[in-house]
Amino acid sequence: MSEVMQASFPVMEGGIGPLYPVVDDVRWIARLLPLGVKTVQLRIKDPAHPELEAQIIDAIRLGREHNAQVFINDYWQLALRHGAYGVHLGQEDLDIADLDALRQANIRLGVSTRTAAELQRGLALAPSYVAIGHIFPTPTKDMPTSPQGVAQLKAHLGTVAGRYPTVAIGGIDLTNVADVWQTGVSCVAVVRAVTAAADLEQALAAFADKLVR
Ligand SMILES: Cc1ncc(COP(=O)(O)OP(=O)(O)O)c(N)n1
Ligand SMILES: Cc1nc(C(=O)O)sc1CCOP(=O)(O)O
Ligand SMILES: [Mg+2]
Repeated sequence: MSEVMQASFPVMEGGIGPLYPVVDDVRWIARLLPLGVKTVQLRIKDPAHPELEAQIIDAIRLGREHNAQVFINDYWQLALRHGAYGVHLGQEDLDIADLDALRQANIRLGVSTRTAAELQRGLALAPSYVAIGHIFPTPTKDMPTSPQGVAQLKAHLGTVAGRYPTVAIGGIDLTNVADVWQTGVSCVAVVRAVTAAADLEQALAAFADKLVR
């Protein structure tokens, strides 16, 4: 199917946010879901990770057990094979993924975007959500582009115009999340703000206090 005549990817029945932890080990998911986190992503960047498939299987199972929305980053074939709730794909991933197979399997799709052109490409896929990043500098991932900042995020949200849930990612923590949230973005995705928190429950509670509308 061409990218100009797309069927939509499924809507996320439970909504998306407001906090979306992105973690590199299923053990984080096992800790986060009992604490009430409803959307989470397993992002293991090493394709040779010895437990890759086992962790994906566990993450999907935990999502089912907790009625949570677990996205698998990058490994769309494993997500398909094991019936994942959702997959998250970046622009380079979209070049190679079998989007029709994902649609047929009713898997939710989240897409990353860094520029206006990438946003248009993402929206044309009628995804389950569209991510916009990176908002602030981050050491978590090497970025080919500069941080977009809150004003640019707001401009991108204008382009989306409420058609799809939106996710802001990159350098977001408790000190700057209020500025991000006031843009009207649907959800905030974080890595370090959760995985490097001294007290996980306290960090989740602090985000919950700030992410109210
Ligand atoms: C919610 C969310 N947004 C963006 C990304 C980045 O995806 P991608 O550009 O494919 O980069 P990698 O995460 O694969 O390194 C994401 N994972 N999640
Ligand atoms: C995985 C990822 N994707 C990004 C994007 O902009 O697409 S930024 C990012 C890492 C975000 O990590 P932290 O919350 O620790 O800054
Ligand atoms: Mg990717």
